[in-house]
Amino acid sequence: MSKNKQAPVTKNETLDVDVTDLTYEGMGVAKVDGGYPLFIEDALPGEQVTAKVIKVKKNFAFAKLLKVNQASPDRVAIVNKKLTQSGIAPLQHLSYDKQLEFKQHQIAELFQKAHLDQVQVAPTIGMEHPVQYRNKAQIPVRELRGQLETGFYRRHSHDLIPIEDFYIQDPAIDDAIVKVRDVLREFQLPAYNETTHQGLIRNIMVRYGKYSHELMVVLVINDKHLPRAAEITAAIQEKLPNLDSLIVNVNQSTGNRLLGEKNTVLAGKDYIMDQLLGTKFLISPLSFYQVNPVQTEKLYSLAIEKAQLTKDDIVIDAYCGIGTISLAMAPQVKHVYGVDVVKEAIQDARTNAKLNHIENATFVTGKAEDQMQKWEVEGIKPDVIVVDPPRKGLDASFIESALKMQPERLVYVSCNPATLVRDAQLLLDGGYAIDQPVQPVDQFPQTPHVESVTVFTRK
Ligand SMILES: C[S@@+](CC[C@H](N)C(=O)[O-])C[C@H]1O[C@@H](n2cnc3c(N)ncnc32)[C@H](O)[C@@H]1O
Repeated sequence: MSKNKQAPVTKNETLDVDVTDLTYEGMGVAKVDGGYPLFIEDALPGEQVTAKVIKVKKNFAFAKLLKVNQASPDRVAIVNKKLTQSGIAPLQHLSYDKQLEFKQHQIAELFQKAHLDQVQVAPTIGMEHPVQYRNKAQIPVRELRGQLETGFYRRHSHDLIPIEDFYIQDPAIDDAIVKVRDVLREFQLPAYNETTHQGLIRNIMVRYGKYSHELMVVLVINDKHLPRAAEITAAIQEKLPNLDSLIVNVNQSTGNRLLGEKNTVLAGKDYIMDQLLGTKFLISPLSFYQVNPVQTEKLYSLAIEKAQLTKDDIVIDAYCGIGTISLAMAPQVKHVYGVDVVKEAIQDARTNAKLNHIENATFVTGKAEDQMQKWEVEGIKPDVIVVDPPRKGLDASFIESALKMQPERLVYVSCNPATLVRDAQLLLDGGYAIDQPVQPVDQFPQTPHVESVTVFTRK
């Protein structure tokens, strides 16, 4: 790197470089001037490329791929460049086998960097058909060239790229979005404008039950009411005769929040049904539900197997959502306690317990870290704790309570290896061991996202 600490590249400069690495976001990395990293979208390790510098920072720069001069043997033909530009499928140019390897190595590398080299990581469990897997879409609606458009934002921006085939979503969802978009155009409803906070339609959310084939459409609007609601409902129903739930969600916030709190049903039910591992689930618009049902069944089966449950076990399922893991475990144990911060998710979890005739599950609304302290004070002694937190991982106070409760096993389902490794350090220091390899399961093919299951055993 140059001694005066100035960036060794300038904006708009064109360079021929060797790509040596891939970032966690799936960008190629080339080192310039002895170490200064250049991040290049769509470039792969082992490639020689020509790239144009587009953004320069003191310690790194971003460059645009102009030409691949020597391609990696792992490069495959892309489906549509918009899918890379939008971040919908930023790994579409990497063969699926290598995507799976990349995810395994990502976790292993993070454990190594944390000096936890003893932790093994198993090969990633992939999908047979790693496309069209998502059961949910949240699609921004904006005005482009005078008409209402649906698509996805260009990465690191809020510029909408019109897209009809989203490649990783169930085709039934893509079809619903186009049909709803056409109705919104027909009624000349104004798209939301983030800058002026004017306009009406912000997003379209669609959920589709893989097994039930039930379809939910949520129109997210920047007003208290949808004008001409009855006519719009009839028009959408005509185009989508199999629609089970049509909902208006009011979101008048000025920020990036995708959904508001208030839902009004325009037609059908205020939920859809689906199932996982034979257990039925009712899913409300505001509740979390895993987006890749095929891989979720593999993930949950693994979590259950690794928990080594017995009939006398007490289980805590923290971050339980609508109770998917809790209810899959309940038939094998004495009692399951679930906690989630979203009130609607806990209501769904209670309904789901009834629907599946499960009586040994208790669900509580609250922050997992607070509820753990309450359960600890109440004297609940779990044999197994399952955690499936959001990307930010576990709160330190959660780990403290978990350690005090001394479960035999803690099964950690993680969607972010960085926070998994951070939390693992505390659990290992607290008297737990990772005796079996961390198991990655590919929940998000064509993207760099990594999901995994790790078992911590009391020493
Ligand atoms: C990755 S999801 C897992 C949900 C569920 N286990 C499943 O597989 O469907 C994470 C869940 O954590 C919940 N959550 C986020 N922060 C939380 C907190 N501090 N305490 C409890 N739940 C929280 C979210 O509402 C969401 O349902």
